[in-house]
Amino acid sequence: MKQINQYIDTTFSEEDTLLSEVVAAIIENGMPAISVSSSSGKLLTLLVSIAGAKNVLEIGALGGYSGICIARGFGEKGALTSLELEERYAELAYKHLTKAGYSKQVTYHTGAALQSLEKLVQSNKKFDFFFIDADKENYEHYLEYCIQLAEPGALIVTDNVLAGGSVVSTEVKQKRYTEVMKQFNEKVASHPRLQSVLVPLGDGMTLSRVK
Ligand SMILES: C[S@@+](CC[C@H](N)C(=O)[O-])C[C@H]1O[C@@H](n2cnc3c(N)ncnc32)[C@H](O)[C@@H]1O
Repeated sequence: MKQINQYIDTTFSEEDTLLSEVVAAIIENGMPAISVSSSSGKLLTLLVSIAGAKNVLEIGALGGYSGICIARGFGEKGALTSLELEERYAELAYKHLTKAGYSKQVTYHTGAALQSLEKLVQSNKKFDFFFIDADKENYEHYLEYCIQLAEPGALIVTDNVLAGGSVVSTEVKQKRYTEVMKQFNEKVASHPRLQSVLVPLGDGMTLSRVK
């Protein structure tokens, strides 16, 4: 998996000064280096663009890497709402989205995503694209909220669903969230409101279309 991802990343990713700056700033600020891979970011850009999505909800902003990739997909006519637990992470992400030219198209809600999601439901907000990339233990709840907030035909992309390959084999080092992710994948695969497939790019991304 690692070798294949390295091959894809080096073959298909161009030098990107701004995204490299985001990665460097995350390290400088002592934040975890857990942004999406360059190819996963590129897939996000492509998916938002192909879907023609204009109203995107992201759960887990970190330093704004995936936020920039998403915004590049909708360009000048779109909006990103991003939920992030840590105030200072959201501030750094906003700084980077501003540098990328999207300051007026992005809104951050800080605090626990579950509370922000409940508020979005209460205010009848709807979105046509979702990116779930935060605390794995809450993925099932995030998924149900996203379905409630979805326009018909919306796309939900969920990251880290392979948990470093540990969901596939016990010979791979098990992660804290391996079992959680196995259950999540089974739930997504058989969910009556979703049509889904898992793409083994980066740490694995599930693409789900809301019926
Ligand atoms: C994997 S990182 C997100 C990476 C980002 N999507 C990217 O690729 O650039 C996960 C993020 O989720 C945030 N997070 C963790 N628990 C959360 C929660 N309960 N509510 C909202 N955000 C949370 C973390 O602070 C962290 O910034």
